[in-house]
Amino acid sequence: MAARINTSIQNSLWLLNPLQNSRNLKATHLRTRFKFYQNLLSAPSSCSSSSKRAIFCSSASNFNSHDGGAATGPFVITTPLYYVNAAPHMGSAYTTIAADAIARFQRLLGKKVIFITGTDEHGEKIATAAAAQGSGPSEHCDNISEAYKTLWKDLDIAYDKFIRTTDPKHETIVKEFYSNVLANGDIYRADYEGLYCVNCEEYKDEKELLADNCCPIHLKPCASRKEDNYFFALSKYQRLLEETLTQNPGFVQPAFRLNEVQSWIKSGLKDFSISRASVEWGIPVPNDQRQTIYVWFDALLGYISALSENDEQPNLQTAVASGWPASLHLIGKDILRFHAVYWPAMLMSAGLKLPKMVFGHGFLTKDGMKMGKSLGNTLEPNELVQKFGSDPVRYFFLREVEFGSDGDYAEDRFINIVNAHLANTIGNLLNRTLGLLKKNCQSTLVVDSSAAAVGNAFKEKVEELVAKARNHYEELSLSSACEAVLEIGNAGNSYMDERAPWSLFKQGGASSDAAAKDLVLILEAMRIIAIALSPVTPRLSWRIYEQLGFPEDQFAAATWNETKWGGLKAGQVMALPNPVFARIEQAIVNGEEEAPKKPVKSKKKIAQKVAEA
Ligand SMILES: Nc1ncnc2c1ncn2[C@@H]1O[C@H](COP(=O)(O)OP(=O)(O)OP(=O)(O)O)[C@@H](O)[C@H]1O
Repeated sequence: MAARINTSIQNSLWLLNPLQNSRNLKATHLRTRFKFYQNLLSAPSSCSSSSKRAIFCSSASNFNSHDGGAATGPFVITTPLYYVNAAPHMGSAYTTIAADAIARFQRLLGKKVIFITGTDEHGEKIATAAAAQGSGPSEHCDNISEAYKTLWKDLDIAYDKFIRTTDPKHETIVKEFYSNVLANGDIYRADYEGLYCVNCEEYKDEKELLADNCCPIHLKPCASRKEDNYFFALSKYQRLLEETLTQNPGFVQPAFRLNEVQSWIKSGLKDFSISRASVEWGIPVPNDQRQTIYVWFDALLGYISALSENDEQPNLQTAVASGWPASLHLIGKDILRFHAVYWPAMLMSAGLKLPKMVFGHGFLTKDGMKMGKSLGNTLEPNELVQKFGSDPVRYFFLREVEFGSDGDYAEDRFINIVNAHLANTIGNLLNRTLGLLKKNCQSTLVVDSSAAAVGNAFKEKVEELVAKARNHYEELSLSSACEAVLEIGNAGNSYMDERAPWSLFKQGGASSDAAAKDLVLILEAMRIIAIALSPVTPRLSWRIYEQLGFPEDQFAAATWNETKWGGLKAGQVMALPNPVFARIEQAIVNGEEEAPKKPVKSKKKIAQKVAEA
């Protein structure tokens, strides 16, 4: 059954908006409108002014200008607003961890960052899920939304705004936006008949369904539905969207997803229904209390309503002025169409700027299927964090799954990677260096790290790798960024093994002096690793910094500038060696042994030990 709009009801369009019939725009009108959008969506000042047709800058460098954000406004990054039909799972955590790492990196660059996350709380699926639990939708949303906040705390997610779509300020902004789109002649009323996937909250094209009209994502049959709804005139924006993507190919990332988006648009955009007559749990359509606003039309606006401050009278204009457009929407590829097609068209209709980039990452899979709440094949992030701690979880998924591609989880692999990289390459190197320093130099640096590095190729290697890491972070290649930082650890281990300072110390005299310098070089590399890996492993990074004798406020205030060689000074006293990262032992994982106590001693104890030494 093909989705069908009863165009005879088009007449109602004139009732809603007598100024124009929005569905029959002439090409000349479109051209005029395109010019209008070009002015509206003026390029930020960091873009080349020679490119008159640019609506926005389009590559990752788009939001990586080096002006501290002054010229381009804050760096606004968003995760999807997660649907509260069930508790969060590792898939939801994956996007949020990635967003947090990117946000932390941008903060290190000195930018003002607004990191937005939240929950999408309206719609049929939520009402059904609440009823199944025997609770009302409101109570259900409170509980699940709280579960998200708790998980983000446990995973050290430092978000700035958490928006719930049941927040009254959000409702006000959605209604205002709806009214603007209506006033622009892009909303009309019609009958709709089609196949609906409740789990996607979306009418599906018959072509994209599996046998028995099953949704390819949720593997559940779509239901045939007929409704009298309000429609958004998406088809009107076909050409504008095509031109926008041609001129700004970096708008959709990774690059290979652009083709997918372009082919959806090319295959012909259909107007979509933006209200539901049968769903009570939603924001009422302005001037028609019998219908509620379609959950996607509502939820996408959360990226803007999140920006409005709590103490003000919420309105679209002030929310937009607080940071719109977003620099980066980070999403899973399942909701790319909503973000790269529907959302830009909605924004164009309302006369608002487009986000600078939409990045659709791959899926965490289980047996080749997308892990998801509806399928129930999820991995529990709470359990992983409890067993292993937040840094290993953050590191593993960002390091192991190439950002943009799909990835599977296996516990063996998790343990091997985390042990090899964080415990051995990084933790062990720090520990044995501090051990040698304690034994031979009373835990005190004999020389500045800049002086120790004169004429030494090791420093150049570290500088080269840290520059690489920065580029990878900027390009959102998070796995490669981790790899580059880990390479510094590998280089440090090789240097240590080549130089064998333990035997140089035994030789005494000049050899012993050289060995003391070698330790400074390695510790300086460790300091750089700590900063460069802090977007991914903030706790581990702080423990390293602490072992290097720095106070917490200095770590908290560190910027990417601190990855420059030369931070360690002669006379600085290091803490006593104490593993910063405990190896994960299989026996502990299996519950056969008691887990080791936390590896870090209190600062007071460390200071005491240093004094004793
Ligand atoms: N398996 C997954 N891998 C990676 N990201 C995921 C995964 N599942 C969910 N996400 C993240 O959550 C977003 C979808 O949020 P949603 O709340 O709809 O979760 P869901 O588990 O996919 O729900 P459902 O199974 O009901 O469709 C994705 O766009 C992505 O950002």
